[in-house]
Formats: sequence, C-alpha cells, structure tokens
Amino acid sequence: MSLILENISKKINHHAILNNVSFELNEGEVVGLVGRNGAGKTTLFRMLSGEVQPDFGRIGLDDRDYIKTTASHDQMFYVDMPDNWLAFYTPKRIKSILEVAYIKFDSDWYDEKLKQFNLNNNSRIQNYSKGMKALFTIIVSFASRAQYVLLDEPLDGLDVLVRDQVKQLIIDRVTKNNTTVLIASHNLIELDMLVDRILLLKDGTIDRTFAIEHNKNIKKYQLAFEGDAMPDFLRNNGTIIAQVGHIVTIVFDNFDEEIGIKLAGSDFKFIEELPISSEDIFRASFANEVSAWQQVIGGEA
Ligand SMILES: Nc1ncnc2c1ncn2[C@@H]1O[C@H](COP(=O)(O)OP(=O)(O)OP(=O)(O)O)[C@@H](O)[C@H]1O
Repeated sequence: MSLILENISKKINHHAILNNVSFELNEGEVVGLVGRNGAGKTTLFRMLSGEVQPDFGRIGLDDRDYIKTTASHDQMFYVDMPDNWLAFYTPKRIKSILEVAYIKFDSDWYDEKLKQFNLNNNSRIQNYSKGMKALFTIIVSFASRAQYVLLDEPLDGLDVLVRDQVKQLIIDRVTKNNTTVLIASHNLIELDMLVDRILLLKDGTIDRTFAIEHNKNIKKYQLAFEGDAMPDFLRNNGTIIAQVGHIVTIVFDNFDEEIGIKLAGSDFKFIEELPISSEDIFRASFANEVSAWQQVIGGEA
C-alpha cells in the first residue's frame, strides 16, 4: 500500500503555506521531513491526519481518496501533543477509546511498553513531563497498529538513554510490522541514523528528496587557502560551513569537474574530503540564507 500526495496546496489567513506538495510513502519506509521553522511540516501532518483540509490536491491510499474514505482513517496515526485531546486522559482511558477507533490496537504491547518505560497508567497525560509525553506519543502511535505513523519531533525532550531505546523501538516496529513512518525533525544527525530518505520542505513545496548515499554531486571539504583572501570561487560555488583563519569547511551543492580542477590548483595548501551529513545538505539547500547571515556576522565584527 502507498500513501500518495498529489499537488497539495493550503493557504492560512491568505498566506500560502503549502504549494503543490507531492510525494509518495511506501510500506516499511522511514522517511524524514525537514524544513526551516514555520516551513509547514506540522500543517502537512495535520492535513494527513484529517485535522486540516487541503485547498487543492489529493491524498490517496493507493487509488482510494483518503480524505473521503473515512473507513481508512485508522490506517494513519498522528498525535499533535500537547494540544491533542489525549492530554486530558489517562493511558488506561486512552486505551479504551483507541481500541474502538483503531481496530488493530495492540493493547498487550501498549501495556507492556508503558510498564517498561515506567509511565503511570493512572495519571493524565497533561501531568506527564515533556519527555514522558514524547515517550507516550511514540508508544500510543505504534500501539495503534496503523500502517502510517506520523511523528513530529519524536526525540525532543528525551534523555540520551531513552532516545536510544526509542530509536530501537521505531526500528523494531518497522521491521516487525512493516509500518511506514514519517518523522518531522530538526535533529538531522539523529534522522540520518533512522531514515531511508529525507524530504526537504522549502518555499511551501518539496524542494528536494535525498538519501545520504545517493548524493554523489554534494561534497564537503576542509581546505586551507594561500594568500590573504579566500578565493572568490569558493563562496560563489559552495556554502561555507566554518572558517578559522585560512582553514575553511565548505559544502559544494553541485560539485563538478571544474570545481575539482580549481581545488587541485595552487590556491590551496591542503584539501581533504569529509563525509557528508544531512545537516550539510540542509545548509547547502539554504545557501543564500547562510551566506546573508554570515555577511551580517562579518559586518558586526
Ligand atoms: N492556525 C494557524 N493560524 C495561523 N497561522 C498558522 C496556523 N497554523 C500554522 N500557521 C502558520 O503556518 C506556517 C507553518 O506552520 P507549521 O507549524 O506547519 O510549521 P513547522 O514547519 O511545523 O514549524 P516548526 O519547525 O517551527 O515547528 C507558519 O507560518 C505558521 O505561522
């Protein structure tokens, strides 16, 4: 089964938030959704969960229209914590409600995980700490046994040890149940360890889809330049990640032979290729903003 978004557009208060968003999620995939603050990630999740209607476009589960086919709505699980109604109930009560709403709700697994993570079954979720709420959200999401689980910043607020357990739990559920997981996060380093690919939301649309190993034309270097001034071609072709004196760390978004030849020239004392991460690709995707910000900082110095 595939979840297909076609040309989804949404305006809020006359502002275009999403504009022709299209992508597809396949069974058993873990996909990251990244974008700057206010890019529209949560709005997209609310739309997928049926809380918000798109102005245009189609959301399909294979060839069925997901928005119109309410019988399919237990195929998707999204909790918009802490605003969600679940916050007013105890885990015990939530179980009794969701057992009706989600026909495959796995009560045994839910009880087992609540116990494993020491979450109080008789306390309202609103009285949980931030980390406990995050943990509960993940447990209830996978207990639903929905095919599609949407997680908004799932690791936010969790301590390192719990984060490791949660990552393991996500991988375990995907492996055992073939669940499809869409994760919105600003933590690209942790996303890299979890996802098969990442969707970048920029200017209201999916600007690029990337998987680290498939980005052969994006390269990161550390290099030291000769002379007093940094060669112009670096700034013109790449995103400067860091500079200390003559030593520069740079990401080239569209690395080609011409750049390779220039780097091999006499302008540089040494050059070393570094492994690329999603954070580098994210920065390179917002090269103009990064450059403007660096000029402001440079001007203030
Ligand atoms: N109910 C609302 N009323 C008015 N504007 C809204 C509403 N919901 C969202 N927006 C606007 O839509 C845009 C996208 O917001 P959204 O919360 O989807 O972004 P996001 O990518 O999840 O951001 P963040 O990474 O900061 O959580 C923002 O400009 C926000 O102000």
